[in-house]
Amino acid sequence: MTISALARGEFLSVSRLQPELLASVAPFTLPNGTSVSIPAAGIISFEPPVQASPARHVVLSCGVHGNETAPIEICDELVKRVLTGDLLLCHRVLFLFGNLPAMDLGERFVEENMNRLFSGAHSMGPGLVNEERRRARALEQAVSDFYAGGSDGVRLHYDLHTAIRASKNEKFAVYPYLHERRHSLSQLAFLAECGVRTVLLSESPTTTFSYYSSYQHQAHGFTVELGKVQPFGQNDMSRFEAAKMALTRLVSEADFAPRIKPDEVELFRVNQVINKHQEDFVLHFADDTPNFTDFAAGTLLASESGAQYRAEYNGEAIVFPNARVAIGQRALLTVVPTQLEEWDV
Ligand SMILES: O=C(O)CCC(=O)N[C@@H](CCC(=O)O)C(=O)O
Ligand SMILES: [Zn+2]
Repeated sequence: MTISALARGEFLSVSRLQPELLASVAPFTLPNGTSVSIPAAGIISFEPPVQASPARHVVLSCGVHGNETAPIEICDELVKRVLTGDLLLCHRVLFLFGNLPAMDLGERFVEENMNRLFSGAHSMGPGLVNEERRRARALEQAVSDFYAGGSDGVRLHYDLHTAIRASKNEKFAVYPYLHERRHSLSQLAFLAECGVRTVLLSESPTTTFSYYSSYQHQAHGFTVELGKVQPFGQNDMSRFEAAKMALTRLVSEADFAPRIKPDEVELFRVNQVINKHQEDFVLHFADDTPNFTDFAAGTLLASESGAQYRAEYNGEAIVFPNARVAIGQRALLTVVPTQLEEWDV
């Protein structure tokens, strides 16, 4: 039963409805020679019989936040197409459907925001006490095993999300802090091909999934925000067509190499990471203020007992404001325009 459901491409629905059936599925090969491995529910990797050179080792994750449905629908469709033989890969791909229980609830998370639990944060403090912490560890392990199982080549990880608020720049990506590595122009070109022409350059380590792959595995890793959160089935999929097409070409075409000039993408650097320290943390702008709304220097953006947070520059813009996060977590980013001085091709 499991194998016939998989042959029909129903990996995500089996993962969500009968995850126990996947525990016993041994690696198998599709009629077109693609090897398939399912280490756990929601985790599936593919290896084509003939790999293009230079090789790409592509991780596509979605549903790290369970209510961010459009990326889940995109990845579900790609996995279906590979399993049914409709899409022939020429690069290895690992698909990760992050938080399956939160998807069932239609919630961002069940107990804890999984995208604050990577780079080992899952095992800090109280340790592996809930499903999200154990899942973050399993996802890290899946990424490690996938990259370790590949030959030389380029390691990629696009962690696909949608944002809670509307955004002046509908699609944007977070480029994790690179330490001494340089930003990649070809990666900005790929993001632009996905319709993502706004990129935030992070300037400090985080416990997000994309930072984990970027720092631990030297992958080109990104958090990619493709639009606004909607319930399953209510996304206007035409708004995701460019991203779906670019991702499809990335995994199935050897010579897919979008080009861009540095000035064709709008870059911001993160200026302030504002964490919530007190229960009375409040934002000083309306709940429906879109991401990338900018303020004059000195404007009060947020406050809590003992602290006020103000824009430091004219044109400083807000991203991901959320006063309802847990104590200690990020409640707001502010960003200012920037340019790349140096980059890798
Ligand atoms: O819209 C929001 O407030 C959150 C959308 C979201 O889930 N964003 C990611 C960004 C991760 C990063 O900074 O790389 C998150 O908050 O986890
Ligand atoms: Zn998200």
